[in-house]
Amino acid sequence: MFYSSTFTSNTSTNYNSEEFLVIENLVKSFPQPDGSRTVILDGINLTIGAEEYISVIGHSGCGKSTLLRIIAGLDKPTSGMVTLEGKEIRKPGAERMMVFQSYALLPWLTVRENIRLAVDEVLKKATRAEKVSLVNEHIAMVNLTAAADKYPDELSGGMKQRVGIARALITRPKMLLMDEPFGALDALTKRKLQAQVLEIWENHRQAVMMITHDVDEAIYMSDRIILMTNGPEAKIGEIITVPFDHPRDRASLQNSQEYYEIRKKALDFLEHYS
Ligand SMILES: Nc1ncnc2c1ncn2[C@@H]1O[C@H](COP(=O)(O)OP(=O)(O)OP(=O)(O)O)[C@@H](O)[C@H]1O
Repeated sequence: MFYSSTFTSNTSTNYNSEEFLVIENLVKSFPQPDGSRTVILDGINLTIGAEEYISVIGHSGCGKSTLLRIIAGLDKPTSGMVTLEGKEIRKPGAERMMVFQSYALLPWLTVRENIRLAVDEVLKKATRAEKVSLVNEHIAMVNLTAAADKYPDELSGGMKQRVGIARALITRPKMLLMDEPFGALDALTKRKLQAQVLEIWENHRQAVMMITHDVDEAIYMSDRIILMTNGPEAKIGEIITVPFDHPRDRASLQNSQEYYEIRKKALDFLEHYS
């Protein structure tokens, strides 16, 4: 397989796969116009496994996107550290890919070209034929074959988000960072895309951190739900382990008593901090 020969990691294997990503005593403050600093994240400690799907929930402004940006290497902690496979994250890297709520597609490129761009940037050693076949495979994976030669402004929101997801997945990142990936979609499209992303993840396991405001989405998709306290000085208030095996079926989950207990726990937490 193409990936195994050209895209293997050269990072240290001297770490435990349950400690794939380690966030230690992370503090992030931002300067204010009056010269003072506001502490946004105040001592975050979290360890994520190499195949774990994590959701982060918390009220608006508590610092979820800031945390994701630091893991992506787009911002730096004020103190504390984030390591991936034992190495400190200092800048963006191809092993961590972001999916944004706002799609972030290049409007002058077609679906196929937007996805191909990621391949050209990351998989430099692949041949032309390998690249074409990978792009086609990923376009099919997110059901966009019929729209492959369309431009972003000819696509619906759900289709644009599928392009963003295919573009993030195609380089087989070790970690997928998703900032409210389904937030802008209508309810039906959202459900379809959640199921599609979950199925892809179930088949190609990797570490995922997904920010969401939707408790049902978090329970359906993730292994653990990180509940943040309100900002400023936000911390991890509670971590809920979701005990359901994968692959998951939404209807049968929602028929279980456990589902409603988890849901209540998360909603009670959010209400307490509202
Ligand atoms: N570059 C920056 N400079 C100053 N303050 C910032 C900066 N980036 C974020 N903040 C502040 O940090 C806080 C956390 O922002 P962040 O976007 O991480 O929150 P969030 O939990 O993702 O919010 P939402 O759910 O509304 O997207 C906010 O008060 C925001 O104004």
